[in-house]
Amino acid sequence: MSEQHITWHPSQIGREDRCRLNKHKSCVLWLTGLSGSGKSTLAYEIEKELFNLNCRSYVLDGDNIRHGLNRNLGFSPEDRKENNRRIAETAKLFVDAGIVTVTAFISPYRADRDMARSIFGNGNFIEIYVKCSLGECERRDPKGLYKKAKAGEILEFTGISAPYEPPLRPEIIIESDRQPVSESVAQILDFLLFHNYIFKEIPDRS
Ligand SMILES: Nc1ncnc2c1ncn2[C@@H]1O[C@H](COP(=O)(O)OS(=O)(=O)O)[C@@H](OP(=O)(O)O)[C@H]1O
Ligand SMILES: Nc1ncnc2c1ncn2[C@@H]1O[C@H](COP(=O)(O)OP(=O)(O)O)[C@@H](O)[C@H]1O
Repeated sequence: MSEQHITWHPSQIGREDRCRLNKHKSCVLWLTGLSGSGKSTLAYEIEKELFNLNCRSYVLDGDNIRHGLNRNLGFSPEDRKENNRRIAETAKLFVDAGIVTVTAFISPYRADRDMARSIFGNGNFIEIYVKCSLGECERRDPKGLYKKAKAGEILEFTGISAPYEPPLRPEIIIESDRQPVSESVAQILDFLLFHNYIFKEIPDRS
């Protein structure tokens, strides 16, 4: 698709202006990991904790986005790439709007995650590897998908019949088969506090 007749319209309000108003910075927390590793569980816990700290946050979750924006995509490598690209572009809009954006997608391919990273400026993309052994994910099997995949009822299932490429240099590693949810959430919030994305004393706006 040619972009030669399309013009970018700049806003008079920049991301920095919105972050000043919010009294915290925006960024994307890009959770990646196997199905059942705990991405959704952690994403919604982080969102809740950030809300309680008076920070603006929002979760983009794989299952939910595939019900709407990406309903036309399947699980071939090409479709996963396009899925991850659209999510990254969507998250970029949220980050530009000043929101701490939490994405929860398997995003199994390193190249696709690197592509997502390249869409954001330096320091705005925080890759979080939700590390969990395949055995533990299969044991949890919260949606019964591993059982179906092993029975051949779901094709190209990550970890069973499709690959997962672990991150090489993620900003954060969560070992969800070794640490409780509360510890993982605290680890992520500590990272945001330490790097001055958020602050403990943000005033209540209500
Ligand atoms: N073939 C196959 N492989 C992996 N996952 C599958 C598949 N088919 C359906 N599902 C369900 O879809 C969820 C993964 O969607 P994502 O958008 O996160 O995947 S990806 O980033 O495009 O790889 C995934 O959600 P999570 O379990 O939350 O990870 C599954 O519920
Ligand atoms: N330490 C833990 N961290 C995250 N999830 C855990 C942990 N222990 C057990 N679980 C459970 O594992 C399941 C993970 O499912 P989910 O969050 O949907 O994963 P994903 O989004 O990666 O597919 C949930 O039922 C959650 O309660």
